Amino acid sequence: MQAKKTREEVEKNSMIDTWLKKHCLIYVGATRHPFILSIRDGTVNLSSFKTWLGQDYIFVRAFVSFVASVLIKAWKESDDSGGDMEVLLGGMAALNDEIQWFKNEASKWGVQLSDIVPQKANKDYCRFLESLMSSEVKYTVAITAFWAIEAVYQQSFAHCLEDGTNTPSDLQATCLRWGNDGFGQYCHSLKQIVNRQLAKASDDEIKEAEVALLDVLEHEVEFWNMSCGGA
Ligand SMILES: Cc1ncc(CNC=O)c(N)n1
Repeated sequence: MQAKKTREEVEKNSMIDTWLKKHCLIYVGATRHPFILSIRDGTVNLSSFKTWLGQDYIFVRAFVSFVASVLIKAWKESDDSGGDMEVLLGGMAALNDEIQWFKNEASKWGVQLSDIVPQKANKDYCRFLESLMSSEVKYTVAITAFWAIEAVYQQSFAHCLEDGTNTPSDLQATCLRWGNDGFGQYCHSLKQIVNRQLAKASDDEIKEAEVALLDVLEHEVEFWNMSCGGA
């Protein structure tokens, strides 16, 4: 017979879900932002969309470096029973496509990527990513942030693809990039890795991971706010 799990083990098993309930307001703020809702109801301002596109291209280039640093931590710190490296490598391969997609999309919308100057919210977010790249930061903390960054986009853009929405047809492809089922599956795999890591983490690491999750959610809200500003 399987040994009964202690209460502590049960809680750690679904740590992410516990945190999302606890921080529900900021999570909803990040995944149901007015910018996303405006795409969903078709009232999106095209200049806001172009601002988002140019700024996100810059962000994604920093994000690739961050993912590389998470991969290094996985190799050094995880026992990799869950195939973490394959999941992360799949994420990097998708980012390779994504960078090309941003270039194509930018030329379609007449956005000159070489002219884009990163705005404050973007610079702050990239600086936060850089802080997580330090070898001092544990794999558990970095992978928690990584999952949250991907999950916010997955949840946001999938919301624009639900039945009965009014998403403009020329923005469907953008929503599908992060809202498709494959990306949802990938986020689910990341979440399982995070929950597994948290289940064996020290109390200090767990606290740091929770703070990293909150930091990501705040940066995501600021990033959407910046796009809405439409500069
Ligand atoms: C600001 C931000 N957050 C999350 C993502 C999604 N990850 C990779 O594309 C993104 N592109 N931009």
